[in-house]
Amino acid sequence: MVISIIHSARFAAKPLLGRSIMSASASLQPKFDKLFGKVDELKSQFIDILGSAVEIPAVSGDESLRPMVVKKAHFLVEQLQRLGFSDIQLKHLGTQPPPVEDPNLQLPPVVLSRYGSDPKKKTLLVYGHYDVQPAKLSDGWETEPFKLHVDEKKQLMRARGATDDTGPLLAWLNVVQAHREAEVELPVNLITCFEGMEESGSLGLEELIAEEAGKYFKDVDAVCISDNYWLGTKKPVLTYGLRGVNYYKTTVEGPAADLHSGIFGGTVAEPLIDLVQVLSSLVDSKGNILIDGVAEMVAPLTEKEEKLYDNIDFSLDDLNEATGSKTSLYQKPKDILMHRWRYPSLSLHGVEGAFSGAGAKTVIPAKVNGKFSIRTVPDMDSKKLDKLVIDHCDKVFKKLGSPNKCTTELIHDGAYWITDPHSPSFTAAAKATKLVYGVDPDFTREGGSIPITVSFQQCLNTSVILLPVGRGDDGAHSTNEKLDISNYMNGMKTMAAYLHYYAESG
Ligand SMILES: NCC(=O)N[C@@H](Cc1c[nH]cn1)C(=O)O
Ligand SMILES: [Zn+2]
Ligand SMILES: [Zn+2]
Repeated sequence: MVISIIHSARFAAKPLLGRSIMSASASLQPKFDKLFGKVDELKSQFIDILGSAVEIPAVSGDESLRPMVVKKAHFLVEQLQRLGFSDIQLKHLGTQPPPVEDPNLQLPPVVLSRYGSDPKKKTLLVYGHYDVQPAKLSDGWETEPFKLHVDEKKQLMRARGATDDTGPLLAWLNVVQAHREAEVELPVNLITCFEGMEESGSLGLEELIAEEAGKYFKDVDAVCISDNYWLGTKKPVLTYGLRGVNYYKTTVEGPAADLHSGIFGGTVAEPLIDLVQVLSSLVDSKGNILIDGVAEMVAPLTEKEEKLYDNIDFSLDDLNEATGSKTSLYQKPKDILMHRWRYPSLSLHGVEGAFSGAGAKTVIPAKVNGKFSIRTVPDMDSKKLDKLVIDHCDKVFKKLGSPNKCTTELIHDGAYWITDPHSPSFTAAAKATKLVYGVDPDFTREGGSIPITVSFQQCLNTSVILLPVGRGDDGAHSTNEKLDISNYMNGMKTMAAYLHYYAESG
């Protein structure tokens, strides 16, 4: 079912506030003066709107919170209506495919909308995701994760979703608000595509993009995604590559119910003991993936590619600062970056069904699910990787000679992506970054994944750029996720300038 809402309310004009930007091209400078002044003027409103958004615990990976994900989609619809977007549609994607607890679980809707449809203007699609990773105060957060905490001293905003990706998503809407209130015409037609399943594999979105390629997305000239981060804490970057991700679940089950370890310990085959053996056979403590055939799929490093790592502003200290530790497996910045960007990695995420609370419960869990993922890189084939992983787990388990049952399955996957950073969109974003931050951005790849990036590029036959807002130490997916207020504000100014430079480009 598709809900369509059309709204055309306009804001009253407010007094203009300008500041001089000497390096902007002559015709754009007055517009940037007005826009940047307006962004500064609306600062507290922009912080408040982020506060309202992060209060909705839109955790896509938690089935019980699916109504909250849907609530956040409706929150966005209200914001889009408030800002005068048109053709607002909630696209429903149907039932979530297995593995899933509730076979009738509905996927959260994709929020589509337009701002302007002038055939003389270029059309830019901005993508963001409104779902978030799970977060609990007891994980080690200093403040409630679903309540925005503004730290005046550190000038940052802490909450789940602050940087990934609620803050950057709202920044696009704020940019439209700034244009409206500064009475500066938006130089491009804007289309929004906001999804609620990014943190869970973007299920259903690829099909929607393919379906809408010749319809809602017909006129899209370029796609811009603000869902990644600077490498460090000081220098802005533009990103032209991502790793992919294949996420797996290995289930070991045996006894019909959890057992008392005093009564049954030593007499039954314990699922968790088997699972630990299987998981520990996947990767060693140096990060080497131990699955036969994986290393052979990785594209060899060329001299040309190696040179790209030479001038990136990144140090071991940046990594240590971001992790709050000295646990790096590599000392040279180049090795760190290569293992983040161009080599695969395998991470163990957790065990569902195992005892993990406080105290000393003496249980033998009856059924446990080990969760792990592999970040994929050129030229790894996702399906071939699945077979290697599943065969490996089956082989290791068989060797244990256990009477338990072990199955490994893919939960979701998303492709890696790499593009040429010389499109007009990258040039416009580089100019905008230089204007706002006064430095040329570094061109980077990213170790994380945004599964839908490749689908946009292929289905819409357009260039895609990643224009990050937050910093490398924002703690995305971690405890105490934050977004520096300066990044939020300068991020909006960069987005605004990017729209104007992109509109002017050939
Ligand atoms: N900001 C992008 C991001 O965090 N992407 C996720 C995507 C994902 C895939 N499976 C679970 N999450 C990432 O982990 O890279
Ligand atoms: Zn994200
Ligand atoms: Zn994320």
